[in-house]
Amino acid sequence: MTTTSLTTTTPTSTAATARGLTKTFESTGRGVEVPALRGIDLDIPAGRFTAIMGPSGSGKSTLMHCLAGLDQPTAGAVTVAGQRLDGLADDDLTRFRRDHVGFVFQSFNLLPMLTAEQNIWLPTELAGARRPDLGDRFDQVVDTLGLRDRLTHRPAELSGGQQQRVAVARALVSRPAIVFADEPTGNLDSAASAEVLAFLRRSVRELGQTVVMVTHELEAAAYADDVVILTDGRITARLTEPSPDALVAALKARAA
Ligand SMILES: Nc1ncnc2c1ncn2[C@@H]1O[C@H](COP(=O)(O)OP(=O)(O)OP(=O)(O)O)[C@@H](O)[C@H]1O
Repeated sequence: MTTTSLTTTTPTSTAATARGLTKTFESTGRGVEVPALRGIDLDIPAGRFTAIMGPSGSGKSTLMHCLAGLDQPTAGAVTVAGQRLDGLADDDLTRFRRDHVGFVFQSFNLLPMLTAEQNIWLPTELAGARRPDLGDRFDQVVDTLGLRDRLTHRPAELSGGQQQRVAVARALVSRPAIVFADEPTGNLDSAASAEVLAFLRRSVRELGQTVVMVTHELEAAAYADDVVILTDGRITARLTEPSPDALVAALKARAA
């Protein structure tokens, strides 16, 4: 099977869109419906760093899971890299995620017996042979993330921030159309958080990557180009390169 990878993006193109995205959960046993997303329309610009913020329970994770094809919406449509996800069978969706989407989780999810380099290559190798063009990409990603002298270390020999940088490199190496990061600094101290966020931003600036990050933290959102604020399953603000004051004001406004 041939795989296509999206390499070139312009700031004006769109990596993912949601239209009328609605997700309602059935609360177990009680027949009560929990509306998690209530008609979200959203464009994720390519080549930019987007943060999704909002209070606990506002629908951030649900939105990310629907955008990433990890969960099915109740209604509405998601398009990623030009592909409508709602028409895809499970196998096709799995392949699509593998080829076009990268993930970074709060808990790093590295395999302890593998070196940093082996961890970075693992998803690509599981997906098939190393693609010949990925050698250069690997070097570029490793250098952008400052991991060159850590490649032979196992996760236990790395700091939390370094482990998360390995996880970011693993997400980036196959040139995904979009990388979803779910609270990527949730398990890091503030110095390591700043380091990982700066490298995520570099991956956007220098490698043209598109990154969407769910976060609770104002400090983390300050690294993003665009910030989307969710309240009760709706988008209540969308800010471009907000100042810290503008961000705080928008978060307060949604609470009023
Ligand atoms: N599997 C599920 N079954 C039932 N309700 C769910 C399920 N997953 C999420 N919900 C509900 O949907 C709403 C949105 O949840 P979601 O996890 O998306 O919010 P969040 O903003 O990511 O929260 P947090 O910041 O606490 O992680 C909440 O009311 C939550 O209780």
